[in-house]
Amino acid sequence: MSRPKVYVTRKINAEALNLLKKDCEVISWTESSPVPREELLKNVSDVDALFCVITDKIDKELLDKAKKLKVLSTMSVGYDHLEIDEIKSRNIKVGYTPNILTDATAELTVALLLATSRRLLHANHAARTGDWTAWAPFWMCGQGLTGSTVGIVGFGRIGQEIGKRLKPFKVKRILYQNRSAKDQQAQEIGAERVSFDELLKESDFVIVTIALAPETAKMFNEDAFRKMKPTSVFINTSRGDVVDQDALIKALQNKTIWAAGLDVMTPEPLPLSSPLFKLDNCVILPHIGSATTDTRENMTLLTAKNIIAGLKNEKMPEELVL
Ligand SMILES: O=C(O)C(=O)CO
Repeated sequence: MSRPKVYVTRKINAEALNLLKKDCEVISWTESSPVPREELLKNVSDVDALFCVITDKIDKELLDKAKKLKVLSTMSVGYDHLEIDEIKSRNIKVGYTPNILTDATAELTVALLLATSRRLLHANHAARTGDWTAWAPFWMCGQGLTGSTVGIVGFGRIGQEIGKRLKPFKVKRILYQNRSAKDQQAQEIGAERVSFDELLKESDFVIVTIALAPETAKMFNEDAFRKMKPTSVFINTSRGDVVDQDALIKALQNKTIWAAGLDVMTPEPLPLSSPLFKLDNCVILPHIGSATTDTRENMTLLTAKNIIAGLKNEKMPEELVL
């Protein structure tokens, strides 16, 4: 009997590739750069399963070509690059990688918050370029966490882990906004559920971990930034499209808010001509939330295991059920 065919859209580690090869015929894009769209469309026509990443748009055009596709497995927890309705209408099973990247992403969010609030990159640049002339009482001062109010928008696994990590920094209050109440988890962390408006008004640090969906797109707009404190720090490690980026640029230029730390933006990579790169009060990272070697290895392995189980009609380790 012929082995099922899998297309892998990126160069991945040998361990995950070999796992797939035990049961499947594997064809892979061999570069770390994204597979060109035309190449992807050409390759999906006869595959049973697809191993994809967040930069591969899985839409109607692709699905119409992938007539034999039974299993789709994304190496990500986010799935806004997948047209879920089109996928479900074709009865294609979907795997994803929640949980295993929670710690790495929470850790990076805290690192980005501290880098932004204590101006680490700006200060490092000053030290390297001769702007550091002498110690001065109010030079390079930032915003501290001690006694502050932290607001977390999206209190899922990642939001909760960020809350736990920030508690030892002696924050006074942790507020959260979430579609549903997370009473038990909130109690453990000492977090309070508040409205979006209250969170914006009260927080010294606003941290975004909410998933991108039609109802969350551009939820951080001019109105939202106007409600925030002029001393507030805005941190986004979810998806760039939850922010109206032009409104954020204005808020940073006009000092409506104090600073922003972004691991995600629109588009990615952010063009070098973006005004965000010209702002001293904005720290930009190239979408590295889950980027620890262990985490990324675990993500490729889980993506492969989802495919194997899905093709065998066994329970997938992490099926995306919507
Ligand atoms: O998993 C995701 O959704 C990412 O953004 C990359 O880890």
